[in-house]
Amino acid sequence: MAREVLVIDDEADIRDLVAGILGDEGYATRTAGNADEAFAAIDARLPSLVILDIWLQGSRMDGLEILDKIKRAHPDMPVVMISGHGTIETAVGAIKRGAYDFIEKPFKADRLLLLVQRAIEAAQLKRENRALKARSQLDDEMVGRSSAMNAVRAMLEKSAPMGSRVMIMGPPGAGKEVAARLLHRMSRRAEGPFAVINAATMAPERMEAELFGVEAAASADGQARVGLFEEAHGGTLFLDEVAEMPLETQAKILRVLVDQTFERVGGRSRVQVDVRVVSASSRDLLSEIAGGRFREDLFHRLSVVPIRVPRLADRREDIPDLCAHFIARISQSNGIPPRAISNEAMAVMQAYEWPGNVRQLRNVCERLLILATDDAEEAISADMLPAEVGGSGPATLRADGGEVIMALPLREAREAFERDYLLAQVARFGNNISRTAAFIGMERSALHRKLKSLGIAVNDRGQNGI
Ligand SMILES: Nc1ncnc2c1ncn2[C@@H]1O[C@H](COP(=O)(O)OP(=O)(O)OP(=O)(O)O)[C@@H](O)[C@H]1O
Repeated sequence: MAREVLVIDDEADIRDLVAGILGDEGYATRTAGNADEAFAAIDARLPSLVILDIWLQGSRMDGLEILDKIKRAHPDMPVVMISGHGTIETAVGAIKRGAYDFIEKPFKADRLLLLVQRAIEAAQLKRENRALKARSQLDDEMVGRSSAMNAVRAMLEKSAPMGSRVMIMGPPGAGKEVAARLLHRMSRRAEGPFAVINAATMAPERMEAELFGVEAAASADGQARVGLFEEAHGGTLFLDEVAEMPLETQAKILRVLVDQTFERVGGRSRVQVDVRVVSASSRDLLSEIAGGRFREDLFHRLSVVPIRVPRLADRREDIPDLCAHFIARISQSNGIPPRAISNEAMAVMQAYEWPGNVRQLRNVCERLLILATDDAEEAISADMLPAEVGGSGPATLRADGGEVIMALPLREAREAFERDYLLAQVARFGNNISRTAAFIGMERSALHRKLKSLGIAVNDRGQNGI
């Protein structure tokens, strides 16, 4: 979150002094002189931290009462108390009631800055910890050096610093969220939060509360809830499977994008935020628009920069790197020894279609590593692969495909075999004829002739020496 501090003190001198010290260090600040001003400021937008005086003259609530109310509505908000003479005991009591720490008047600027920095860091760590737990399945690295993935990376690099809205399209499990996280990390908002909402897994009736938050008065348990738009202030909000959003929610999101403000559920005042919205969809949004299920105006707002993450079957050259990456991660986090994958097993994996894309590959790696009980020194062989992967090769290459071959005369059987074999090899090397030729032991030009004679058309990616 952008580091913003709310200073609540009845003395204007102290407010200005604290705000000045923090402002010099690059913090944004707002000030309030009493309880009403304080809550109005918190309602307008949640700050990163509150500095709160214990004695507040002329306020309908004192510092401790304000602390209690803040902590009830926003348990994670760090609050630093300011105590004067004779209020140290009260300040210690405030810590028991949830304050982060206190600072005694008169205070030194250094101590104030240190406390503020630590309190914000601690709150951020808490948030990150929770987010980490929630997504232990995800990792942030975007692996893959195929030309298709290099093109995706180049687009992300180019658009990251611009702050423009990006729409990431691609089939399920292809790595759209990984791409969105990389975009955030490369952007100027990298220090800010990355909030995610997945419209496919969320009940439509909960969507608005989740996105915009709920005022205490409108929530079932009387507690205000901060929405993701507010949580993502100063950072990025990732709208995953955006096509699944109900049309009413789409209309509300459009309004936020137009005026950068919104209303919480049950609220009347508008909350102002600075959020970069990145969205993703595995559906074809143009046909969703044609079918009246997705707003065209929202599409144009969200898709300023469209980026397509290709399916794994279109970048099979990435499979060895991805496997090595997953095996290293999975063995590390489960405390099991890593294993190599034999050439033969890798060839089968590279010939497979991977309908579940990278997510499915990751699951297969996990299964291979956890279920393989044999000698860890031994490479994973093709017969250890799950049936759906191992049994999917070209029919003529499978043991059970033998019957088809056996019904053919030798010349046709050989052709059928050659076609299947070469199709699988060419796909495996990402349509790179030079690398395919080197692997199968043929001259490049001879392989070209062979493919032509078998009627296989290949868009050779290796012609430019790639
Ligand atoms: N290029 C990659 N490098 C490393 N891991 C990846 C890559 N692409 C995807 N993954 C991993 O595969 C899994 C699925 O990726 P991710 O959630 O980004 O896909 P998605 O396209 O957003 O899926 P969905 O459409 O289902 O939301 C995650 O565990 C992710 O870490």
